[in-house]
Amino acid sequence: MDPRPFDALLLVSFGGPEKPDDVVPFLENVTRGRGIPRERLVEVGEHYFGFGGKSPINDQNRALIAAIESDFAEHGLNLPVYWGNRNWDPYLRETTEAMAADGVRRAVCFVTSAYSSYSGCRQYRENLYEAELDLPVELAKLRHYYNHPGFVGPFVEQTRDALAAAPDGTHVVFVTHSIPDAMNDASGGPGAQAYLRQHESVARMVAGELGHDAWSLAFCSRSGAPHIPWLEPDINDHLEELAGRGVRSVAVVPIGFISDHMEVIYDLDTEAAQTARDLGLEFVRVATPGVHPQFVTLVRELVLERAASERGEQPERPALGDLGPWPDHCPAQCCVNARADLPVLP
Ligand SMILES: CC1=C(CCC(=O)O)c2cc3nc(cc4[nH]c(cc5[nH]c(cc1n2)c(C)c5CCC(=O)O)c(CCC(=O)O)c4C)C(CCC(=O)O)=C3C
Ligand SMILES: [Fe+2]
Repeated sequence: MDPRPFDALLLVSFGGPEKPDDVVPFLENVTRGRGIPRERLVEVGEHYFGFGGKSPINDQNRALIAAIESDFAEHGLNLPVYWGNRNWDPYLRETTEAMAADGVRRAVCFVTSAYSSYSGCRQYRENLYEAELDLPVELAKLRHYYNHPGFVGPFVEQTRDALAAAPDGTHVVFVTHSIPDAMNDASGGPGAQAYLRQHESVARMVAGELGHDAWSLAFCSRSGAPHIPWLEPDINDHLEELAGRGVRSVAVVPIGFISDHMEVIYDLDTEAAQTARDLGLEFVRVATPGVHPQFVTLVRELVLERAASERGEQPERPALGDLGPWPDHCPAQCCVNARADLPVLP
């Protein structure tokens, strides 16, 4: 259990409002310079107000940190855990300042986003670059883990359980966050479409592991201007199409999310579930990894893998499916958006 050269783990996440007064300033933080139509912001604000003005994401991160701390303690891994967000308190920069004051010099970063995209990867690398600027703390971002056994395993287990309780002929719909087509094209490098390929790979792995042939991939949470193409089909349109084909029951597997974010509890559990009811479809939503022991173990394994790698050793790099392990450092043009000139953490 040698974490050297690291002396801390930093959990990096999106952040979310804690109370009604936080909702609008939070949305302003998220959408600063991102060209989201006002109507969409009002609509998304309503989703948060509908849940008491509180996002579930912060409590989920607190629970994950508590589980990681117990797991580290149980395994004799002596590494303090810090937490910083892109869009809400505790803000990343305030956390790295506190880390510097505590004497932390080299921290490994676990980002709560498993796949490659500007939103889930490069934007965090921009944030991490700013977070360490002019501080004596060096940050290292862990590789993407969408194909790590500790991420795929919980989905396999929970989908198996859901199908065991569901009627014969249940169709499995894997779901992730929609992103603009252009963002998908750029993910992993120009034209690489890593975001889509990675999700297809995970969906194939889970379905293959269960020997379940009736499955598809759909998308939720589209925003942006209507004339800009985003990944489709939308989950609601897709449910309608499935019902039209005679499907009577669906199991929705949110492979794009590590925990039950607002996108899951609103866009899937509220909106898509209602669509399914309207269509007479039986609907079950499969759990996200959350604090599943396999997922908590993944964090420890990735930390130790990267530490070994930084020490010049050749650690094993577990990766399921056919895409192989993502490298410790993204390729140069990985996930660029319109602002390719912004500096990023290597
Ligand atoms: C790929 C992806 C992930 C997964 C990777 C990751 O986990 O990071 C993710 C996560 C999240 N997104 C979240 C919330 C929001 N995302 C928005 C907007 C957008 N997301 C996008 C993509 C993604 N988003 C995109 C392309 C936009 C359009 C604007 C832009 O190009 O940047 C908006 C603005 C309103 C709207 O447009 O919907 C909100 C409020 C929350 C918090 C949820 C909670 O509170 O539980 C989380 C975890
Ligand atoms: Fe988002």
